[in-house]
Amino acid sequence: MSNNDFNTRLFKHLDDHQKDYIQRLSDAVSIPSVSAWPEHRHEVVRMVDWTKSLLEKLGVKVELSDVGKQKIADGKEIDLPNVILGTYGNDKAKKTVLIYGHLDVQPAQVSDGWDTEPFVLTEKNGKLFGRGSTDDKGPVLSWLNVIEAYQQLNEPFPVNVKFCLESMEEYGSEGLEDLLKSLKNTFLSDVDFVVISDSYWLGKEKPCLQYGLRGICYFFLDVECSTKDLHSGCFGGTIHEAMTDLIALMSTLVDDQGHILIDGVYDEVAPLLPEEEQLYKPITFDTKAYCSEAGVEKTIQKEKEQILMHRWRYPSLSLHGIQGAFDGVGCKTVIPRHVIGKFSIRIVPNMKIATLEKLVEKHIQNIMKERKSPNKVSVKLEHGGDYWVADPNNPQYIAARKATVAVHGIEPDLTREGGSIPITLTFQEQTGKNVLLLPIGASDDGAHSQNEKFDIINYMNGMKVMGAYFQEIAKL
Ligand SMILES: C[C@H](N)C(=O)N[C@@H](Cc1c[nH]cn1)C(=O)O
Ligand SMILES: [Zn+2]
Ligand SMILES: [Zn+2]
Repeated sequence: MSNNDFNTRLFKHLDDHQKDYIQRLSDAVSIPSVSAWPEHRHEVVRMVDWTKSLLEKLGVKVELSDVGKQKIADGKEIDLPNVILGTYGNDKAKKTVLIYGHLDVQPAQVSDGWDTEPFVLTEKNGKLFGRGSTDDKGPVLSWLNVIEAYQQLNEPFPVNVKFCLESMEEYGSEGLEDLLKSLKNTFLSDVDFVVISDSYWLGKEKPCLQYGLRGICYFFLDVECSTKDLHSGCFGGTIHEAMTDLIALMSTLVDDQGHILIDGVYDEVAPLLPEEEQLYKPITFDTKAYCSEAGVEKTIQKEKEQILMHRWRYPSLSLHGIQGAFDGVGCKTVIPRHVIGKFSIRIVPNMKIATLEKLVEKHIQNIMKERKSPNKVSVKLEHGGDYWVADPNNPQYIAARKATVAVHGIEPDLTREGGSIPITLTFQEQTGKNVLLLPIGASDDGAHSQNEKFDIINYMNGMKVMGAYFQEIAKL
């Protein structure tokens, strides 16, 4: 049977089973596998076990890898969730594709401003709302649904598949790098290609393939002023407050143009070459839609090319929050004794995590020297993940382009991603093979945000592209 004939059967089969795929995603979303909430670790473990059962039902040989402990607040330690290593097929005549994805999600609560329960998948106007629907439970399940569809059609699977599914991605992929290094000569040794579906298109209509990611360095800035919280009427105006120092420090990190104010941060950033500049011109990107997806009036940069460069190839610094500060409703006249500011820096070629860590430390020390405060201040890199850039002319990208054309009828844009998948570079280094980012979600999916969603059409077409991709890989 030709590829085209099989595609027609596969696509129809997938369409006929849409309801089952939505139900499966609903089951996955109902498990609140938030990696950033230590008290929810049992839910993350439940998600790992649920996925293991599903993989085993599909005939995937599964091993759970213990990746050690995680240090949490106050010196306590908890188990990191096991990493799922799966093997499906072992035919030496076939190519082996390693699929990476993650089963953990960002925190979510109705009180954050969700219109629906975040852990109840809710269908509205062709969209499936729920935490993890697009990041990354929907894409991970898409791969599994495709394997199931081949089986139900009695079609031999065209490639061998290996799975690496972790559950700490949203917390910097703790434990995974060491595991992958230890698997270099075993589990990873026969991998031909690595593929990851854990990112988003640049718009709502046009598919893309991505060949770059920014890295991330996440910092905790700790300020302590007293042995207990204090009455601001009794002590305000007489002591050096922790919040005052912290707000002052945090306001020295980045200016209103998004420019990072830490000395030396831009020194290692790769210069923009004329060839690279040309790459941005043909990319389809609607700056108005970008603003409306973010719910903002305007962006800092005006031109499409500039916006994309600041998303993909320049670093950025974001302030995320303050632990220990009063954030409830109403008024509380307290001076908090201990606060921790959270900020992250997205890093790009050729920045080094170790250099950045030193620059941040020096910056904080310098600012504190200027202040006449006796408070205890420290800054710590909570987690760091490298940037990654690949060769988009690799045969794997050509295969994915053909698969995209078979489903969408258009060539995908070749783009980069502003977010981070901290382990990507490690896959490239430990396998020595090409890594492809194959996003299937739309730009307005709202990953990490309130009302995260996954469009049914993207779910369905994403599976079709994945199904066709396996056939194209088999031809290489
Ligand atoms: C792009 C990917 N789906 C994602 O959301 N990655 C996270 C990874 C991360 C690292 N530290 C915390 N989260 C991201 O880019 O924020
Ligand atoms: Zn995410
Ligand atoms: Zn993700």
